[in-house]
Amino acid sequence: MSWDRFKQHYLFIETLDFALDISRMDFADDYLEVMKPKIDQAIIAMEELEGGAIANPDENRMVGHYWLRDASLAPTPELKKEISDCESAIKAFAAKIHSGEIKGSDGKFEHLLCIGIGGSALGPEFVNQALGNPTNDPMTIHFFDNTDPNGMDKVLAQLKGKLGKTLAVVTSKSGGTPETRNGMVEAENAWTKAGLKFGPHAVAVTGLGSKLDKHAVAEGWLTRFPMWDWVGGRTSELAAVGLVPAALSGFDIDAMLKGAKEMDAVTRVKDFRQNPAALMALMWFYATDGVGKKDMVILPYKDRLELFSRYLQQLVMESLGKELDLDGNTVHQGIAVYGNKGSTDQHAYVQQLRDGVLNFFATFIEVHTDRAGESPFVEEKFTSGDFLQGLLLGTRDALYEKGRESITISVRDVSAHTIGMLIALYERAVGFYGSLVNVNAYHQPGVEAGKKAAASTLELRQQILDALSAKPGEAFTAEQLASELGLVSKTELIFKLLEHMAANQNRPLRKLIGDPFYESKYLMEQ
Ligand SMILES: O=P(O)(O)OC[C@H]1O[C@H](O)[C@H](O)[C@@H](O)[C@@H]1O
Repeated sequence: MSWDRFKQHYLFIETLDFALDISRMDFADDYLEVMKPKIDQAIIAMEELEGGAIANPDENRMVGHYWLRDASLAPTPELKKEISDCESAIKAFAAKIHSGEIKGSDGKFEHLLCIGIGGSALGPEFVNQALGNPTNDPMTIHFFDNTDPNGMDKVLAQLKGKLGKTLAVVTSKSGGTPETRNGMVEAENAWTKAGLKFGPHAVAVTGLGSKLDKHAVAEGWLTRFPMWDWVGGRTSELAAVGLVPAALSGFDIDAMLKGAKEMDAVTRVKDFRQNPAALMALMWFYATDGVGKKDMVILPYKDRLELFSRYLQQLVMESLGKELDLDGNTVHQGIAVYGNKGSTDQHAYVQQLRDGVLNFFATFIEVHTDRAGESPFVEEKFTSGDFLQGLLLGTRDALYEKGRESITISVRDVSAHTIGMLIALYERAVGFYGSLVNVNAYHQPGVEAGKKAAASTLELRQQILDALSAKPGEAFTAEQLASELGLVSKTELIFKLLEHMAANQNRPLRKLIGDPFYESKYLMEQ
């Protein structure tokens, strides 16, 4: 890679102390010019989206996450007011929690239990990892982000004896996601077991009038914050979903919003060569041939950014992973995203990146400031941070030598401002890429299939229980039970459900081990 190419393809944005380097992507000299009409079109589509167009046609919704950091852009005065009122309410609420004006049964709130999943968890988890300072923050944060009983037990064990000083934030845009509802019910049980009322320790972030919203009202929760239908779950970090936990954790939400607003301004620029989000989308298109041929490996060389790739997995894959394009053609689009952090990953899978199957392009994220204050020398003249940068630069070169391309993003630090910038950058790059490949980046029809199938297994579980309970003491193999229920095509599912029920203590269901395994029998104790 020549210095000339670097100079040509290094975009430095002084106001943000931000740089995007695409020089290690080996696109042909005329690539950008050839793509100009397409990316210009994507920039126009984004302008329409920001103006309030129905950019999510299947769900007939506007897509307004950009208004969250600049309410003046919202298309109606009512929306502008709702956005700024919500922000003020979050700040006022956090101030009252921090001052102790609102407190739990045992005093000032010291812990935060965030209950949510997907877009209602990944942003807060990422931001907490990036900005949290457990010894200084006004509240210690914990998460229920699944319906795994043991996972919840682990968190509850940390909160033992502290629930009277714990504030639960239950977040669900739809207000009906089963994992989140289960987490809430388990939390309610835990508070009740501790002899405490849950309501005075709980807050909801949800759509107005949702099941969760109604439940929070009925149970006298402390307050509710709105989630609007024009904010998608995966772009909700700068809505109440992310701002409530961030403000409660003592993070500077104004700086986060400002960082996003400033990145929005520079990614709104019409000249795509000066627009980092447009250039990123073009690089993704180049790397993957516009059909997802290569995976996106995210390598931030900073521990605090470790969860960024997990956050981006949802943002990128749920937005772009689509069966149909906007004209109804079958396209099976998407880009797979993975990564953790450098240099740690270098000791795990970078071997394959350098020498193995060439099915990826990397994005290095470089953070200039090593730490607050001075660093000791770990060798005569070098700090740990010098090593970390050396490893980034060395790995990048080692990959490039073998024809493995990469993008490099450089930021000054990991601050609330930078986090806002990074979120806004990727949100817009995903939007542009969605336009380039002509998919609706704002819906997620595929997620429903798994949810429906999961719900139907609960019905089947009930049918099994009813059948076994009707004949207590009588033992059945999965095959026998399936034919008894007239559901032979579901024998495997019935087997799996029986195995799970027999392994858990809630029901008097016993397994008599058979050989081969499918001769095992199950019975309800008399
Ligand atoms: O916030 P909720 O409505 O509970 O949704 C949580 C998550 O659930 C779904 O599976 C969607 O695919 C995600 O986009 C969403 O973030």
